[in-house]
Amino acid sequence: MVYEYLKYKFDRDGYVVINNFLTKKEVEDLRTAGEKLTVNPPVDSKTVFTTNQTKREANSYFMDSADTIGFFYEKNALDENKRLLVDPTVALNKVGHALHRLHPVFEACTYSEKVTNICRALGLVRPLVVQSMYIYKNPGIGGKVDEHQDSTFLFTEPDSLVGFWIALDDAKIENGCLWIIPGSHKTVDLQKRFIRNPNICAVDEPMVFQGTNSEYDQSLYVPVAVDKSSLVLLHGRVVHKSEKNKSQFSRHAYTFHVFDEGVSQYSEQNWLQTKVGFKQLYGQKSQNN
Ligand SMILES: O=C(O)CCC(=O)C(=O)O
Ligand SMILES: [Fe+2]
Repeated sequence: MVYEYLKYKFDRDGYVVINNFLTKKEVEDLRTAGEKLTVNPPVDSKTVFTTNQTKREANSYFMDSADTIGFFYEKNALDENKRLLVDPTVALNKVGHALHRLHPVFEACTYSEKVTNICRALGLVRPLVVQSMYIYKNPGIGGKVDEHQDSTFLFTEPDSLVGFWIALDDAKIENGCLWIIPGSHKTVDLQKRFIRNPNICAVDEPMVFQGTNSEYDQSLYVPVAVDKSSLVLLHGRVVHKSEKNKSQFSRHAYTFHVFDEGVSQYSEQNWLQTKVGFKQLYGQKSQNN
């Protein structure tokens, strides 16, 4: 794809698909690394991924995962005693959020020339990577992702968030591909923020949603069915979701988010805060930062 066209489409639709972004070997390396992560995850990791979760232990595990590799299970994968109800290879919902810093295979992909070229094509001045996730959405058990805007979780002022979503399997309607409302980054303001609770006494609720739940016209969604190795770029405000994987085919993906520190600031209120700093893809640190 011609890179000027890429920026044009991204600005117009709030997302853009780049087919064949990775080579077959690069996809295989990422997928193999993702599969290896399912072998013997640490025992303290048995927390089910849900952003409504209030349990203290799970909350701190989730918050700490900004700087670690955390393991999050599917809702139906564990019983109340945290015993696995399914095969470990299909039990995880996702792994995150510092794969790009702590795992060589994901680091190589994230800090690659291919990614740098995309950031330059989008005109990013000083892109920093804030988080990364391996998303499994395994057959039969992979849950749905409710509709949302990514800037809800990773707010910058002004909004400069870009999501990189790389398909490691063919992602089709049957196995829970992304659904996006084209142009919604322009027509919908940021509806909600997911932040650290300003009330620090609320120890059982260290993270809270601020804002309203919006009703979106469901007929505006388009399925973004892509082949494996495709990259989907997502604007921080574009509304998207994915359905449960009811098929027998897995739908693995590697995803990470960048923002442009050259033109914006990462909010200190965001749930995700790093203790070690975000690593840039390129660019000079400006005097103001
Ligand atoms: O993989 C999915 O189903 C959703 C991922 C997502 O929302 C994201 O990467 O921003
Ligand atoms: Fe998202």
